[in-house]
Amino acid sequence: MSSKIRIGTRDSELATWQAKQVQSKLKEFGFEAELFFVKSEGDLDLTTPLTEMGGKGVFTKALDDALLENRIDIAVHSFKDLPTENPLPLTVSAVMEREDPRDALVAPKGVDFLEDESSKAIIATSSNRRKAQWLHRYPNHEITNIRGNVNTRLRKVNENGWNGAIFAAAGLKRIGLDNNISVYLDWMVPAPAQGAMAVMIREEDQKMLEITSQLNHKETAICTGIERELLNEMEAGCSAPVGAFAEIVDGDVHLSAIALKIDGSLQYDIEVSAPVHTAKGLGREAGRKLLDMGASEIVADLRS
Ligand SMILES: NCc1[nH]cc(CCC(=O)O)c1CC(=O)O
Repeated sequence: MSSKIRIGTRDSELATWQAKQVQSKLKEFGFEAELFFVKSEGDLDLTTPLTEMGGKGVFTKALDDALLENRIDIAVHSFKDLPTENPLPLTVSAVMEREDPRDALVAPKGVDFLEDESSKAIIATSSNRRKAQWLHRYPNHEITNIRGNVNTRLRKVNENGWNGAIFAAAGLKRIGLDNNISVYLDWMVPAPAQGAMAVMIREEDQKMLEITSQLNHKETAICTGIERELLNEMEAGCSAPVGAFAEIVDGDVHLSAIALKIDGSLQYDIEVSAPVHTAKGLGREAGRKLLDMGASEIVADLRS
């Protein structure tokens, strides 16, 4: 390569960290890259709840456009923010090794309220998946919306007097803010592909395909692929109250998934496994089963 590879990223601290991670991995393989910052609709409008913004692709469109218009060669995304259907001539050429997939609670005033059955705590999140799972476990609590990047949300939870806010542990860890975590929510099923980063390129760009496929982390790609299959099978977008997490243990893929009514009053869950070499389709199968169990009504509810 004569010129530097152009990496496009959103300009939040987390997105920048992630893009730099790709930049330094590329360097290990002998390729120089530079960062280009692209603003997205999701970043500019911080007042509209995400669930009302047309959901799909609010964070990805600006980077998609930059790729399609050949202003950048690579876009780095949090994989969980990418819609499972992509009609554009763009493709994910690598999935980077997954960081901690868990959700975590930041509770500035402490976590004693979690023990008190009758507490009317206020928890901030704008994720339907987090809201539904939280209310299922803590029906007395109230959920309030919170928008903004990780730094903004941390500031808001410290200023607003809420009992807590829910974050992806990965996001906080990456930018060195995980000291704010009060408790890891091991019981909560994460979003499909949470904690993983995706490298996106133009489909026809053979050169970038060759270069970036070296960054692919096979186990992460397999697991997140299965989680996203499930989301796709359920025809649920990233704003759906659906969680899925797959991991490989001793050669087997284990998938846990959950679908809930947004108010937490109803929950369907499933656990399935298969040997890694036959695991393709496991997510689809589990998604289908969840729909058959009754989750189809929840998803249909959301689409109408
Ligand atoms: N929806 C925003 C978003 N997209 C990716 C992350 C964190 C990093 C990750 O999950 O990979 C976050 C923040 C959060 O959920 O708290």
